[in-house]
Amino acid sequence: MRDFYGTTLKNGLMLGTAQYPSPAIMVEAFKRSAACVATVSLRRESGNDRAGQDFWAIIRDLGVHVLPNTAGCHSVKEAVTTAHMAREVFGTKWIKLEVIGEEDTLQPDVFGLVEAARILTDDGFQVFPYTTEDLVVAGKLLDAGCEVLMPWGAPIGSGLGLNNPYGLKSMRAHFPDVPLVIDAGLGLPSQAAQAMEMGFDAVLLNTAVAKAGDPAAMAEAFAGAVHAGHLAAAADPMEPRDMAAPSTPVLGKAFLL
Ligand SMILES: CC(=O)[C@@H](O)[C@H](O)COP(=O)(O)O
Repeated sequence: MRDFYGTTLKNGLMLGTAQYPSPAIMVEAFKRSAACVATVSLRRESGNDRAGQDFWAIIRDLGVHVLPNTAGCHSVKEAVTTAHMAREVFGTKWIKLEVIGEEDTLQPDVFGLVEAARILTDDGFQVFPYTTEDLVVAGKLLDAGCEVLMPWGAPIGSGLGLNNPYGLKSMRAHFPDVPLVIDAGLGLPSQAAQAMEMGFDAVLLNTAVAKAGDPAAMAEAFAGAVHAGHLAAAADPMEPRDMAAPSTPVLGKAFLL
């Protein structure tokens, strides 16, 4: 597994913590999947009341790396303020940076994203930016100090999978040494396997697990798919070809004369 700001993760599955039918089911999903990163939104979970405090205690007890996020932030200011709160609450420099630019697609505002990333990295944060597959934006995020990139698979909550495999493959090829995480839009384990087969280092998802009929079973299914995709990528997959090629050797075959 690749290093994420100096931390080597034991697998490539990162799970969100929102929308589960109950906290107990969320905990079970983490257990059965052995996901090693939990992303948590400070804006959705209020820390001022008892329920918020209890929720954060549950997250801490998961025993996984906590990746606070700025989900729901629409401006640089909001995102930066939320990141500071997150650092205080969770005592981590990690922040999944979301600056949402458009309501229908929840597409990132990439201009605000780069600006916020620069402010936060200058301030000692280790930023995981939720971005698109745009290579120019990716380069600017790296220039701003990001050492990890999180391109979207598809719009958040859509479950559409990898909308632009060509663009994502280009991104992988363009930045071979940068840890890349597919973030958002996955609906099925096969899509997570596809991402890992393409050489991505991890996937982050929430809705597909939390909204499944059996979230814990779905989390386990995603874990299996991530593992299979990772193994496949490391096993140097064959190149697809246009023409048939017999897979059964003809040498030694009996011929009738
Ligand atoms: C939880 C979180 O951080 C989301 O913003 C994330 O991008 C997951 O998206 P899905 O819910 O589509 O998996």
